Amino acid sequence: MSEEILRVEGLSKWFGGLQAVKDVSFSMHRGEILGLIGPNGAGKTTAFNMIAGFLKPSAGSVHFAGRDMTGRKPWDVCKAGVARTFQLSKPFGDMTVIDNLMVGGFARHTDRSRNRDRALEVADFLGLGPLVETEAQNLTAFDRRRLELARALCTEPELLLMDEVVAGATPSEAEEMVKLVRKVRDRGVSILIVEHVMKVIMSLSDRVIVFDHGELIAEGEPAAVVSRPEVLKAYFGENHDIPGA
Ligand SMILES: Nc1ncnc2c1ncn2[C@@H]1O[C@H](COP(=O)(O)OP(=O)(O)OP(=O)(O)O)[C@@H](O)[C@H]1O
Repeated sequence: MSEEILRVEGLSKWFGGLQAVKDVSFSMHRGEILGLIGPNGAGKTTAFNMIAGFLKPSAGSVHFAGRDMTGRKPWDVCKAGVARTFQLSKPFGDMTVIDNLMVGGFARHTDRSRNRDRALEVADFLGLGPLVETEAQNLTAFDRRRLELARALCTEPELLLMDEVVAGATPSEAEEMVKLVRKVRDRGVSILIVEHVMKVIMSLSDRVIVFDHGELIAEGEPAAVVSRPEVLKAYFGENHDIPGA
């Protein structure tokens, strides 16, 4: 059995009277791609933000590589080796790709030449090599996504939290992004991915967990999980009638 990289136990979040995440527990092992799915408002982003340190849990714990990171700030979580991507990439538009990437590196190390080398290597790795001197504001939407992923990799993460990587992408861009995510995993980075596009989740994930109304309702191998009655009910309602099913 491979080593555990993430353990979430009894994680809960209240927003006033609304419990967005309810006593959720799961774990990930090193090198795994875990898909987190569920209908709108299921609590995926809230759980994600608690793991990344952007929201303080109301209850429960988050352990990363054996260290208790519960309620720690995003920069501490990042220093511990957890990076995240945002659905909406917001690079420093008037800075070049390489400078944007070096900002990512400085989150972890202050050594400028090490950060530059790392940034160049990551840019090459993700197909941004020819664009390193381009201002970020002149990149295509897809290259901005690459930049978002590259920026996260420059912090040298062991665990990468990815939020909706293909939202708004064309089918061929989505395919390209799936390949890039696999390449990142093949470098040894574990990946927790929140994604609405089922095709992407099904082809990328080793395992999926399903949230509904803040609860974890199913967990397992992708094809088996998405055909479970409780998962179909969460997505399509009680009297679901799926064409072709
Ligand atoms: N800061 C907040 N204050 C109050 N309620 C919130 C806050 N953030 C989220 N919620 C509520 O918590 C619930 C879970 O939201 P969350 O965004 O985590 O769901 P989600 O599964 O990520 O949804 P989506 O797929 O639409 O992004 C929703 O009812 C949402 O309205």
